[in-house]
Amino acid sequence: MPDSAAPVILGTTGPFPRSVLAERHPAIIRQVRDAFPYGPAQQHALDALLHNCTEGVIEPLPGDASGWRDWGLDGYAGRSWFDVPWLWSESYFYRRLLDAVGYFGPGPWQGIDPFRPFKLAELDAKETDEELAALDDLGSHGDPDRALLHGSLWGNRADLGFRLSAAESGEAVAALVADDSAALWPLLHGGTLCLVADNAGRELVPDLLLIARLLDTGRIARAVLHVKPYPYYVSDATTADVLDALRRLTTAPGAAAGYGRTLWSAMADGRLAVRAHPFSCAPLPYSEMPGDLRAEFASAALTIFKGDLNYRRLVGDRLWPPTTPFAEVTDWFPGPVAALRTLKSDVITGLSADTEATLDAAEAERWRTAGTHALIQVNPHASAAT
Ligand SMILES: O=P(O)(O)OC[C@H]1O[C@](O)(CO)[C@@H](O)[C@@H]1O
Repeated sequence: MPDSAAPVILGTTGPFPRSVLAERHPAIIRQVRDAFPYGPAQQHALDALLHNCTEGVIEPLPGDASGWRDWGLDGYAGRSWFDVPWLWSESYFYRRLLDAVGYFGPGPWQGIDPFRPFKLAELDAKETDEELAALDDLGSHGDPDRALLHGSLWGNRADLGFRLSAAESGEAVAALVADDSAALWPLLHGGTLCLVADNAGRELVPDLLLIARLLDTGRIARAVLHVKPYPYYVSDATTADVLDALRRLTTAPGAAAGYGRTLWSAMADGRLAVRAHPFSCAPLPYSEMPGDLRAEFASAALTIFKGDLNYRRLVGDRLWPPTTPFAEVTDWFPGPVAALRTLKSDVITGLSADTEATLDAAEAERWRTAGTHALIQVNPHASAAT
């Protein structure tokens, strides 16, 4: 981490965080309410949350909130949602939403994912069929490893939270603002890959395809897929979503089913493990992760963080000067680390001065949040110290 860290992004830091809290969250509440015949108690709780999240203050959580106490709840209670770290407020929103719909129970709605209809619609979409059909002639269009890496990277653009509230922005200008992929492949020579997943559906499918390919080709011996322990940021993948994606693959026609079988048998014999660590839904940067998770990442040949939120948590949700080296902001990480991310928030590191100037000249600040640009960043030398 650089000696003088950049300012932490708050809900009041610029128009983008503010719009997520003031507009996106209310839109998500409405979408969820429309997707289920929730009863009066849940409707009432959703109404209360709608009001609280825009005009109220952070409140204590019902039930056992000890985890959230450790994550700063007592210090933020009573403050406006806009005046605390944005990462914290957003994460707290999803915890509150799940409380409102009875996800944590007890009761009949316990464990019912309020985002499942959106995730399933995406998994069943014809675009998913088309993407899977493309596997049939993967070898005939250049390097299959590279194609699957890019599939996993650009799969991150399909983010439901992003699309539920923002009209899709015409033709995207697909471009990498940083590409360290040449440093990534040499790290994959038979060890364990940790992949910290982001979204379900059309992002998780290519993530799984990449893992299957790396296992099949022996580039890795084992993979650990980190998912969320509960529904989060609308489309984030849970264990149930992994199973849905796997079923989608095994029942697909053509080559896709072969990838599905690889993954199925790898799960069954332990070469592919799924983890749902509580810290995966923590409102904190990964630099504050607990020792067991740190040890797990330390023992991996490479840990890949997928997506925008995980990037924010990896480098710190701060307004870094864009040319701050990625290696510097991840120097505390306990092993080699990579980020595959499309840009959907203000946080950015590791750009060359030329790239930053070109992006600013062409698009002002829009390139940071529009989801039209992407990066592959690698720090092969992150600290081995635990
Ligand atoms: O699915 P991703 O790539 O993590 O993106 C989700 C992003 O959407 C937001 O919730 C709002 O933009 C960001 O906070 C977050 O970084």
